[in-house]
Amino acid sequence: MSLDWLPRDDTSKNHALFGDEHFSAAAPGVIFEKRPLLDAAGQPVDGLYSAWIWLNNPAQHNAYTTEMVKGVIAGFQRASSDRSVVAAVFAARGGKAWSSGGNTKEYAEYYTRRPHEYGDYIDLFNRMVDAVLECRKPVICRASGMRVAGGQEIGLAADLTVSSDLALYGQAGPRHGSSPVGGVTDFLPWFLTIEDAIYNCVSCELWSAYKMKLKGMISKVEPVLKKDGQWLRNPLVRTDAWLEDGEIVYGEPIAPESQAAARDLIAACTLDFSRIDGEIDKLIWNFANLFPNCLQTSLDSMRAKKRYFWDAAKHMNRHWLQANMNNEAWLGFNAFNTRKLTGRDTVDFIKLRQRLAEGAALDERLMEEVLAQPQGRGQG
Ligand SMILES: CC(C)(COP(=O)(O)OP(=O)(O)OC[C@H]1O[C@@H](n2cnc3c(N)ncnc32)[C@H](O)[C@@H]1OP(=O)(O)O)[C@@H](O)C(=O)NCCC(=O)NCCSC(=O)C1=CCCCC1=O
Repeated sequence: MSLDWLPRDDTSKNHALFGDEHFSAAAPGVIFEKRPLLDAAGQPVDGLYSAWIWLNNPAQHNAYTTEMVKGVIAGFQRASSDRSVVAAVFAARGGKAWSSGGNTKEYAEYYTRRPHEYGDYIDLFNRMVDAVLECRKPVICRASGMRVAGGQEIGLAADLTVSSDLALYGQAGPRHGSSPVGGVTDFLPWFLTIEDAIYNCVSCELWSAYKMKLKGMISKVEPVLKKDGQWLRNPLVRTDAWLEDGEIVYGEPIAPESQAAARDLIAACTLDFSRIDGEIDKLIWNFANLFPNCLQTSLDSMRAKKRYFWDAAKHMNRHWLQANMNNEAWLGFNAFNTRKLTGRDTVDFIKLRQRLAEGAALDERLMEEVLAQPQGRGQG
């Protein structure tokens, strides 16, 4: 029996929340791009796409400005609601950094001493992390360079990471005046052992892509350097041996005395991201050959574990981050932001601890005592 008599509306609806107002081709900005889905032979498939959300601020290591945060939210919402999109790729322009997180210039010059304003910013930041975790498409982070501080927070929100072998991973907040409670303290213990997670989080050491692959934090590492048409693995990192003198050396930095020559070698190479892009194309083609809802339910069920701690803590952490803009962030981000004037990128931590041990108030006088002065400025 025909059901033609049932009233139906077959016009297509648009579920995107935003237009193009949060995207911009000019840096600093976020670019939204749709690329045709490629089959196993590299041929475009009709009517299906991947959505690429690009951080575009390479001059500042792709640190995100407030406007860029809005662009990321808009990008993932669009990728999520566009029925022709198979997967989303979180990418960044330039080869040095994928992202070094919150914009320290904006933080120092605008948000410190304006905690209420920073609270509003963190509401946006939290939505950015949620936009990745709530995207109804698989999300691949294309880590084309270092993923540090808030960059690591938003990168870890992605489902999978395909990495350049030049990339480094770690935190900067505890050195520069923040705490990585924008996702890292919630996500990292799922990826690493708790011992490694704690050490990587608080030491502010940057670990190589090879080391992070070995520890299970990322899916793929591919070389991006080419010399005379040949691929070259990152010469700053040990990939030639597994063990030396009973220690695992694979993925560790080469000896300090060899680093200058390795940097010169890198400078003589060209960058080619085709291997990481090839791996991303393969992943997306695999996703395309799965039932979309079975795939998404599997992802959302696993994301729920990441979200368990994130959702429990994100609102409370917002209030601590806001209050901290009158506290250590005021000291630390101003120290980093004025490092070219003073020659020093952190406060004098020992002086700070000594003064706090004496019960000093956290006021402008203490700030003056622990912050390096502009070079050439006389004392008193
Ligand atoms: C370790 C670094 C990431 C990289 O060091 P290096 O490779 O030596 O590069 P630099 O010379 O330092 O940087 C190159 C230029 O980029 C500018 N830059 C780098 N990072 C930022 C940034 N985050 N914001 C703005 N500008 C940045 C740098 O000034 C250089 O430009 P210039 O014109 O001066 O040549 C190192 O760069 C570093 O430690 N960066 C700061 C990392 C950081 O502190 N990020 C913020 C942490 S807090 C955060 O992200 C949070 C997010 C939300 C939740 C709460 C929170 O705290």
